[in-house]
Amino acid sequence: MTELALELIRVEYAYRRDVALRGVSLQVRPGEVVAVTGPSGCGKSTLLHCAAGILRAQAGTVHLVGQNLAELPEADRTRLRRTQAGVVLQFGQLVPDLSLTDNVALPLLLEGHEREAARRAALGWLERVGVADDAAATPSELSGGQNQRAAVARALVTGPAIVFADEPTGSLDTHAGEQIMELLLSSARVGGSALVIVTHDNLVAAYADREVRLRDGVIQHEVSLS
Ligand SMILES: Nc1ncnc2c1ncn2[C@@H]1O[C@H](COP(=O)(O)OP(=O)(O)OP(=O)(O)O)[C@@H](O)[C@H]1O
Repeated sequence: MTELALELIRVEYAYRRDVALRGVSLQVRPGEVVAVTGPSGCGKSTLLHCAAGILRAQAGTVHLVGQNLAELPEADRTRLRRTQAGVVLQFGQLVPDLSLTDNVALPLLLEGHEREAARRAALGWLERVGVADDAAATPSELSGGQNQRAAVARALVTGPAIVFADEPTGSLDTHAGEQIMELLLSSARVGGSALVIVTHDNLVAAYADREVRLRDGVIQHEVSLS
């Protein structure tokens, strides 16, 4: 049986008194594109952050490429996240003082890749996402769309098993948003990465193989779209 890219089993999470997830179970197959939708405050971002290991599930289990996050020592968990999970957030979250090349090279450098090789790989990805001409610029010199393109490159440069995107088009106009979605999907497909996208946007959800709709911290229903 092929290993799942992601498996959540009865995951729970609360912020003090605010219960965000009340036992969420979800499986994502390799290469699958899943949209997580639902009203504001239903727990979408919390789900994504628990799945990506940014937040630690308070109950239940998260398996990333077959590995139980809670059972890994901190260093191994960090390494697994860095190599197997790419993350794209609403505003790029690039390092402000670094060029696009260095931003995209960073995950490879942190993994111990040699600097020139990391920069070459980063440039290759910047070309693929259409911002190679801006490789030497820093994020503040560029538009939101250009930054999101670089964020997509940074998420995919390690060849992760899964990419987590939280409202990746939320800060962009419709046209730039569509371009980023096309790019995320095609880039994930090239590398065989699964994709989990949190979105409010029905158009974005329409790109997915499956829609998982949350309500009040539980999965209300799932719809297969492919
Ligand atoms: N840092 C935090 N501190 C306290 N409560 C929080 C925090 N982050 C989220 N919450 C609460 O947890 C619940 C789920 O929030 P979450 O951001 O996961 O939902 P969401 O569906 O992503 O919302 P949105 O679509 O508005 O981004 C909400 O009730 C929210 O108020």
